[in-house]
Amino acid sequence: MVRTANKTVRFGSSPQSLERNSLKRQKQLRSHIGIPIDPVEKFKVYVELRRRYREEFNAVLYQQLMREFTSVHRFFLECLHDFFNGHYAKLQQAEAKKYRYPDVEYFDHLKMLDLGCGPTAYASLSGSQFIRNIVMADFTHANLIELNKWRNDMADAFDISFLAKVVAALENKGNMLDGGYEIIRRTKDAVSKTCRCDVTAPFILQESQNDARFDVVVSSTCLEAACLDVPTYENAVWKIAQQMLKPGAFFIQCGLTGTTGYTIGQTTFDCLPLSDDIVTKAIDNAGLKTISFHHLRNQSHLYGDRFESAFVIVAQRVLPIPT
Ligand SMILES: C[S@@+](CC[C@H](N)C(=O)[O-])C[C@H]1O[C@@H](n2cnc3c(N)ncnc32)[C@H](O)[C@@H]1O
Repeated sequence: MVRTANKTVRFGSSPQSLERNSLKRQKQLRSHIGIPIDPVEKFKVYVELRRRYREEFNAVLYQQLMREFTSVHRFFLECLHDFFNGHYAKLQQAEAKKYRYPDVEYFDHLKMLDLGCGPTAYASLSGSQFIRNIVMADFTHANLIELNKWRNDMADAFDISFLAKVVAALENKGNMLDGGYEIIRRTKDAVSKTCRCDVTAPFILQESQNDARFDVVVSSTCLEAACLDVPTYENAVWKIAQQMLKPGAFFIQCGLTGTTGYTIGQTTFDCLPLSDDIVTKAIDNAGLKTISFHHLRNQSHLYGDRFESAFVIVAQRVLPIPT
């Protein structure tokens, strides 16, 4: 139990009390946005949040939830496709030329991280067109188990062909179904490992991965779920820049603004309600340069008031990271 100036927050164990306390915690944290939170209270909030992800995040039900957000995922996939086939392809082809490398071999050197990937590799479907070494990282073991089922072609693995078809259309594959399966195969071949990460820990990637640096780090709807207050969110973006981006590398965040949480089955997970200002300030503070920032405004007839907009921001490490 934690006592604050005028409230008592109990980290209860019954689902009902967890739900009630989750709402209380969310209100408390929202009222703290921008102002430092009492360190003891903040510590307990994050211990509880991580426990909930470990014990209550249902990887199988989450995959079903993904089907409800098709237009959001379509938007994320379009932005990722445009980035990789536009800005990124041109830049890498120019680099390959500079070093007199054939494009195909040059692309073999590139490495991508899908940070907080959840139980699917959907955010890597486009990147796998260019990047053949992809690390998938998530906080929960349950998600990594689902991913490994998928990598090993197991019969009960989640089928992401409904999302791969979107990418097949963007890549002008003649037959969407076959094209989708080809893209899934390409992505499975590119995934070199799955590992644990924690964006709230001092080092985001575990153990031997600590010194790993990437050409692209992509993260989809993870940071607003893992960081419930602005200073923690800013710190996570700074650590991504500092620990994981090679000079010249890109950070792509796909996210939602104005969302307070999401529900899987009977369980609601709190989120930090991001805004454009919060996102761009975190990017600036991390010493990254914004390359593009795209939005899909929520049409309330589709998603009610669950979020304000979906966004994809692409930022590049061009300057030394501030210490
Ligand atoms: C809303 S899901 C997004 C999953 C996936 N990226 C997607 O777009 O569908 C949030 C993800 O953040 C992960 N997560 C929660 N806390 C985390 C933490 N401290 N560090 C890294 N990932 C975390 C969860 O395990 C979950 O997979």
